[in-house]
Amino acid sequence: MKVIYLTEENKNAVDELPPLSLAIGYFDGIHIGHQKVIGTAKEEAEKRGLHSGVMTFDPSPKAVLGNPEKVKYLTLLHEKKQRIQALGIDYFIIVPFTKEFSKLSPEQFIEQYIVQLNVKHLVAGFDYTYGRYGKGNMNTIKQLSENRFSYTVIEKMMVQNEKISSTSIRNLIKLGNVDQVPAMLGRHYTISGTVVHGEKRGRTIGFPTANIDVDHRYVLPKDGVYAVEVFVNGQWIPGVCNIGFKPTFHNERRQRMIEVHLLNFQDDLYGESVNIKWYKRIREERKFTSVDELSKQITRDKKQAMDFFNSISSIDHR
Ligand SMILES: Cc1cc2nc3c(=O)[nH]c(=O)nc-3n(C[C@H](O)[C@H](O)[C@H](O)COP(=O)(O)O)c2cc1C
Ligand SMILES: Nc1ncnc2c1ncn2[C@@H]1O[C@H](COP(=O)(O)OP(=O)(O)OP(=O)(O)O)[C@@H](O)[C@H]1O
Repeated sequence: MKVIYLTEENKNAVDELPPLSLAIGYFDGIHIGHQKVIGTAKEEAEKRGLHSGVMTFDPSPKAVLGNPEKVKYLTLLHEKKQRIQALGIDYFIIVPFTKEFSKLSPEQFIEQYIVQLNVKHLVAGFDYTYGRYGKGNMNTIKQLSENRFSYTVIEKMMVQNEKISSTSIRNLIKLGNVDQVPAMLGRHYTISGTVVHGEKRGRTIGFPTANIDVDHRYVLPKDGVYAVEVFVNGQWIPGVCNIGFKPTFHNERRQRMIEVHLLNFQDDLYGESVNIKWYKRIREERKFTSVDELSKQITRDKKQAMDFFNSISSIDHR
């Protein structure tokens, strides 16, 4: 897959782009709805003898037009790229999203970013909007295309009467309902991070934990205890995870930590890059009156996680 970061400088130099069937959108998460939009662009490319492409924006329009600190993501740009590549797309075009860019009229956007980039077929969802104030939509595309390109509008994909959307998936995660995510995302929510040194208390209370530092831009599950899997040394290992502030040990909220106690695993993991896959919420994080009470509870958490993993006969590792 060819990746093109479309800066102002190189924009005019991309006239070597072949005729494209292009899917367009922000595509955070590459959920089931996004997969339909991107898959259709690929199918249309094959039918029409075109190359397939996906156009996205970076940073996110919400971060540029709103408060960037408040915007959280399901996938960072490099993960989005990997997932789009895995869908067999030929060209991944990243348009830098700036305040200036957001002021283009729908006509200017179509002219400069669709027609001039040699797009011959455009694919977007029923609710896709473009141009200043999002004034351009898929109803006005016919008139703006002036027969210079054809297009497909993907109808609304729903799960249990709700539109599949990145926002809904982020909300499920924030509520801790990580087990409901696969119905919309098409896989369990997974984030990547690095194992860092903790306060070294874990081993003294009988449960060594890997403290995992993750990018602050990820949306994180609500504080609490979860059944997770961690990808380490080429395999997925089941574990039980606490995300939160460890109120049993700290009075003030210092820093939110993600800690995983891996089931049946002893190796030293410091410095390792790992992925965490969120399966199921077990309970809220609590302040215990003694370390002994906490240890007893972690023993029960561990049992619950083990039972959970034993109950799912074949774990789907997508
Ligand atoms: C499965 C699990 C559940 C946990 N639940 C809580 C909890 O409810 N409250 C709490 O204060 N700490 C909880 N912890 C965090 C422990 O306090 C923590 O692992 C221990 O203090 C070690 O921290 P360290 O690795 O930073 O030294 C939990 C840890 C694990 C692995
Ligand atoms: N459920 C869906 N059904 C059909 N098309 C969709 C669906 N969700 C997104 N799309 C389309 O996929 C492309 C990318 O959309 P976008 O990134 O805005 O997704 P979204 O999930 O709706 O995001 P958000 O929740 O942030 O609004 C757009 O063309 C959009 O119309």
